[in-house]
Amino acid sequence: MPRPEDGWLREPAPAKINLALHVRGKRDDGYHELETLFAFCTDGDWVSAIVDDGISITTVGPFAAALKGHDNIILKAANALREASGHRGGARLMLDKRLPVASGIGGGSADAAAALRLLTGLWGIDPTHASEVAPDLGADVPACLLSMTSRGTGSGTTLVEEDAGVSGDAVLLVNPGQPVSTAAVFANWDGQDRGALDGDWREGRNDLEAPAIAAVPEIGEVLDWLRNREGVDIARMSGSGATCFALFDSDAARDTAAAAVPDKWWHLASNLR
Ligand SMILES: C[C@](O)(CO)[C@H](O)COP(=O)(O)OP(=O)(O)OC[C@H]1O[C@@H](n2ccc(N)nc2=O)[C@H](O)[C@@H]1O
Ligand SMILES: Nc1ncnc2c1ncn2[C@@H]1O[C@H](COP(=O)(O)OP(=O)(O)OP(=O)(O)O)[C@@H](O)[C@H]1O
Repeated sequence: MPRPEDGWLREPAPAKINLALHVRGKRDDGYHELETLFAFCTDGDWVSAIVDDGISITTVGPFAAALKGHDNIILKAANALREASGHRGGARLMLDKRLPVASGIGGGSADAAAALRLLTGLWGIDPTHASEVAPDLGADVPACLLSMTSRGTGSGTTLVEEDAGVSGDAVLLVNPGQPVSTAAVFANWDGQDRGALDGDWREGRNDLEAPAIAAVPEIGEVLDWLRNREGVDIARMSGSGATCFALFDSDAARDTAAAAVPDKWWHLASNLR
């Protein structure tokens, strides 16, 4: 494993959840207008880097195999940052992939954002370059760059920090183990604008729940299971799924629920930042 004494820097890539996600309409460019409240967990992937001549990546961890044969978004992020900043050096990167891939908790976006923060420090470049390249890497990347509770509008890339009153809350993430394509879920949204995200976010919705459940019915089972746990405040799907989250009234209630998650489902017991 990379060690600081050997010159490696290490950066967390916190899991993202959408406390609420309202889809307001489809734009001419194919993207959708959203209103969402982003929150972040205290756990996620980890990205490490050390100065090198070129740019390269090695992936380890429980979900490393799921990325085999795919271009890692971290390389795209590193190349975009080098190009935007005019920096000439490179980096050897390492990703510890702990979050399931294509699961609605922004894994790839969080990794790209962590790489941008890490390389900004490693290369000693102006941090504005990271903000400049983030939106083109993915709609969730600017929010992940911030990794603070925030309201997203537009395609999700216009951000304002907001205290949602959930910092420190106990959270349990549960995923039924089927990857979900974000583009496919948006494509199956029914086109009905169900209204703005204002007032208490708990009264809001995730408008992508219905199209995601249509593709992966087991998401409905995960939500029912979470809602029936002791001490649950709210349970909802995150992003385009299939991961669902529940907030609990105590860490102990979350831990009891976590211990009972069926083996066939992935889970992560965490807290909100
Ligand atoms: C569902 C969310 O995770 C909620 O935070 C995001 O909106 C999606 O973020 P992301 O995975 O970073 O999305 P991108 O990689 O930019 O886009 C993947 C695909 O999702 C669809 N997409 C994404 C964002 C958006 N506002 N409208 C869309 O229609 C587009 O078909 C796009 O091709
Ligand atoms: N480092 C990475 N981690 C995860 N996926 C990656 C990575 N690099 C490239 N990808 C590709 O990106 C796709 C989307 O994966 P990701 O985990 O970001 O989706 P997601 O969790 O649904 O994100 P979001 O919540 O932002 O929609 C995957 O199909 C995967 O092949």
